[in-house]
Amino acid sequence: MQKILIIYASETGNTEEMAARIAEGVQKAGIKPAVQAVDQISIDELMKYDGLMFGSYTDGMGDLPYIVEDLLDELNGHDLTGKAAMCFGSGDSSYGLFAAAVDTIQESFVRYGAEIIEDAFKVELSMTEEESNQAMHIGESFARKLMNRA
Ligand SMILES: Cc1cc2nc3c(=O)[nH]c(=O)nc-3n(C[C@H](O)[C@H](O)[C@H](O)COP(=O)(O)O)c2cc1C
Repeated sequence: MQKILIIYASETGNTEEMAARIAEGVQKAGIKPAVQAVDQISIDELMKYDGLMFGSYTDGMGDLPYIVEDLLDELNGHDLTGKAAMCFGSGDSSYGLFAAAVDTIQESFVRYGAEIIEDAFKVELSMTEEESNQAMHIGESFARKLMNRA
């Protein structure tokens, strides 16, 4: 059975909600995902999963939250070849670089060897009802693609 980890960094809950909805979709496909805040996960633990779904809000001026930056620095040097990934997050377009952290995380995952099997998913602040349904579909689709790969 393929193992999926949904990791998220969320200050005010928007990205956490996305993670929860994506998790529902994964579960619908028949896989029970692990859902963890970024500060609750070690690299050794993360490396045990086949599918990584990484969510983050964007901080500063299009920046990664420090806690995500630390995790990605720690991941540097680990080979993610063979792992499937997708990235998501909430942002606020009034800041200019809308949800740029999502792109930065995805670039890092690609650099470390992971395969992006689902497009990045960004929302403005909290999900609309439509986006909430989309999040669930993304979780389900990711899990099905991962199972078909095995
Ligand atoms: C100090 C600060 C800087 C921010 N910078 C950006 C930014 O550059 N780009 C962006 O899209 N959102 C930016 N945001 C907005 C957050 O990413 C947004 O509020 C998001 O919904 C928070 O997600 P969360 O509820 O998961 O913490 C910033 C927020 C704060 C407080």
